[in-house]
Parts: sequence; structure tokens; C-alpha cells
Amino acid sequence: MTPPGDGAVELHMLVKRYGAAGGARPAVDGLSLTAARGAVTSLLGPNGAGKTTTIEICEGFRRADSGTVRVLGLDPVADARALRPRVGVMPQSGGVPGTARAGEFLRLAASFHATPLDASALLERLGLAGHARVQVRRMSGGQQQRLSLAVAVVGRPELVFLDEPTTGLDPQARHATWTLIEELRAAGVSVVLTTHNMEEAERLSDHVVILDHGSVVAEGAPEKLTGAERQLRFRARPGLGLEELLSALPAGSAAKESPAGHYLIEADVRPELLATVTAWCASHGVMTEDLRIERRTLEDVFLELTGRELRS
Ligand SMILES: Nc1ncnc2c1ncn2[C@@H]1O[C@H](COP(=O)(O)OP(=O)(O)OP(=O)(O)O)[C@@H](O)[C@H]1O
Repeated sequence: MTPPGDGAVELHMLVKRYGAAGGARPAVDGLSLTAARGAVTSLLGPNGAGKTTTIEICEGFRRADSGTVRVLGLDPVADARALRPRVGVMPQSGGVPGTARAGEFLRLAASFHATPLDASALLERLGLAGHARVQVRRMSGGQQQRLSLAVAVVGRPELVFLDEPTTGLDPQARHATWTLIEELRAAGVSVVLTTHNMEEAERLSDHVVILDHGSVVAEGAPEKLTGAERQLRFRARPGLGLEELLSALPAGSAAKESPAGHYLIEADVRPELLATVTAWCASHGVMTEDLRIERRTLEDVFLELTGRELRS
């Protein structure tokens, strides 16, 4: 656990309301969190949860109405000059002017730093080598996004903020981005990113903060949030007698059918449990299809906590 005052980012009781005071519900509503140094921290939540507003406050682009913000121990607005060379920022969109040429702009961004990465090699890494002379406005959305990522990391920052770094990218570009983030982490860089993508959050993060309506609903290491619990799923004819099946399973197990013909058993999934379920099905002449054992996902965690799906 990071000692107080030593996190890459520390937010305490942050509140941000758009529009007139007393109007709409705050976009950020009493949010406290710590992003540890040298770790990847993901802010995960549905549309409108307050992820971008939070990250923009950390970047010094917006001011909170109340609460405290510390980025590398400094105030992102008052200490902006001191933070600029130490922090990389990839905004959700519009980070690079449309008339700039990709290679020139990245070299310009690199020139502001003492020991930058090699711009050409970075373009190559992100699949943009062929676009170095292309004007940004002529690049696709995904290409502009990767250029914006390159600009964020070219100065070898201590901390990077990445706002939805892979939204809209094709699988190859997404994997290139994930690999780059994994390398940043291995190099000791602190990364704070926002995402809707649970696979991304589970794969990359040391710490996941699940946001909803501007505050934290759960946080922890991905494997801690999803727990050790596993679940058994199968498809079979609708209307099986689940009460009877449950009576054959260990106490504390749960079973449901939703939608019709899709069954979920939440229990301590051991070989004996699997044997009991399949034997019960066999004795009732039930043919199971698609029988599989799964871990709970962050989607399941969000659904349990809020009653809603993360993708909504
Ligand atoms: N500039 C703005 N003016 C007014 N309201 C805003 C502004 N920016 C965001 N909001 C509102 O604040 C709330 C939080 O928005 P925010 O963009 O921070 O959420 P988010 O979690 O990043 O969402 P998304 O995943 O869609 O990017 C939303 O209700 C949004 O409509």
C-alpha cells in the first residue's frame, strides 16, 4: 500500500459540477483515490461516470469545485510548469493540430524534453512509420489516436494519463498499445488510464477503480475484485428444476436460468461439483451444451454492485 503523500496521483473528496451550483448531479461526486507510483491504475466505468472529468482535473485542464488533487506531490494547476516535463497526456481526442505533419509534430514534442525517445522508432512501433509526412487531418481516427499516444510518451515522462487509449482501435493497434503500456510499466512509469474495456482493465492494471455516477463503487487489484470464485455455465432445454439440482449441491451454491435455457451455477467449482451437475442432468435425460467454467469478470462485479451492466 502506498504511504499517504507518496502516490503518483492522490485525490481526496473531489467534487466537480458542470453548470449552476445546485443544478445537475455532480460529474465527480466526492471521489477519493490513490494511483501508486510505477503502477498501472485504470478508471473503469460506463459513459458519463466521470472518468474524463477526473483525469482532466489531474492534468490541470479543469479545476475541481472542492477537494484536493496531488500529482507527483504537486498541484496540477499551481505547479503546472514544474509538472509539464514530468507528465505525459493523451486526451480522448484532439490532442494534435490537424494541419501538423505526424513526424514533424512528434519531433517537435520530443524537442521539449531533455532525453526523449527516438521519434521515428516510436512511429514505427505504433504502426505509423508510413504516415510520418502525412497531415494529421488526413489520418484516420485510430492513427491520430496512436500519434497522440506517441506524443504523450516521447518525453519519457514519470507519469502518463491516457484517456481511453484504445477505444475504436482495431485489434492489432490495440495490442500494440497494450504492449507499449506494459513496457512503460516495466520501465517504472506510473500510468493512469480510463477505459470501458474490461479485458483491457484486467490485463493491464495493477489497480482498478470502478466509477459510477462520479464516485468509487469498488477498487482493488483485478484478481481481488473478481475474487477466486468461479462459475459454471451451460445451455440445456428451458425449465429445468433448479431447486432440485441445488439440493444436490453444497450449501451456499446458487443457480439461475436467465435467459430461458441458459443456466448459471455460482459455487465452489471443484471436480465433484462438475460431476454432480452432469450426473443430475444425465439422470433427468438432459443434454447440456456449451458447458464451461468461468471466472467472474469485472462486468459481473459491476452488475452485482450497481444492478446495471457496465456496457450500458
Ligand atoms: N463540458 C461539459 N459540460 C457539461 N457537462 C459535462 C461536460 N463534460 C462532461 N459533462 C457531464 O459530466 C458527466 C461526466 O462526464 P465524463 O465525460 O467525465 O464521463 P466519462 O466517464 O469520461 O464518460 P465517457 O466514458 O462517455 O467518456 C456526464 O454526465 C457528462 O454529460
